[in-house]
Amino acid sequence: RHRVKVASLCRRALAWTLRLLRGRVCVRSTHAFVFSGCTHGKADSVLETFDLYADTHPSLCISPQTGEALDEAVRRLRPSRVLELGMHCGYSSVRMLRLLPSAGRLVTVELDPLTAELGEEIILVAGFKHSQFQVLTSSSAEAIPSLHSFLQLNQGTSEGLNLVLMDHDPEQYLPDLLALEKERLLCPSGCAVLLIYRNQRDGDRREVLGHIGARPDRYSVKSELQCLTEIFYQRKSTS
Ligand SMILES: C[S@@+](CC[C@H](N)C(=O)[O-])C[C@H]1O[C@@H](n2cnc3c(N)ncnc32)[C@H](O)[C@@H]1O
Repeated sequence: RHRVKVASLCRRALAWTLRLLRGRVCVRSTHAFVFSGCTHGKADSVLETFDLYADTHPSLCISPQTGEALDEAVRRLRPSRVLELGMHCGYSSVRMLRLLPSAGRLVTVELDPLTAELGEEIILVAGFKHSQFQVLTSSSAEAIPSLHSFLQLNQGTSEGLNLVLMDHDPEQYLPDLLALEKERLLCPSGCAVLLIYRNQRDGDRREVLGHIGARPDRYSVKSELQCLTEIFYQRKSTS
């Protein structure tokens, strides 16, 4: 048992050293590695290849552990309309798409045009079709007011987003949550908002939790893991 533990520690130290030596996150290199290393059409193979890449290179994708917590939420919620803010190379998009019900649809937003283009290609490589997802190349602040048309939602109806994943810029989480609420994009009968926190300032998380705490009629905190906070939104009256 001792030998297994030491071997695992050595592997982690090696991966950490390689990541340090290789420097900054490179979208082109992530895309090339996944595109050429995965089995096309197989979402799980795409995810495994991303994980393999992240073992030895700097990566912005969520970790496999956070991915499992995300899987659990998607399985539990079975959302039909999902919004992702911060697509990057498509890892978390593929993770969610593979678990959506057949009528489920994902809109994912990415600020950087090259990243959006390469990430979209990876989602297609994983076997998903444009009828299942849409990539919007813009900032979250610009994308949110346009979402009604992309999600084919009618203002004032009981429809809306069932799941929102925010993994873009923690300083934007609160303004974007307020904008989603103002635009009445969150499903009034219930919407989970998942917030990814890496090692950023704790102030961003406190700011969101402060807002949630002041609105117990609409929001509750479902769980707070190290990297993932799950908030639940529900609007009792339609006023
Ligand atoms: C941490 S990465 C997302 C990782 C992704 N969720 C995954 O696990 O594969 C953050 C991404 O958000 C994008 N981004 C940053 N600020 C943004 C904003 N205001 N609106 C939209 N995208 C943004 C960045 O370009 C980057 O690709």
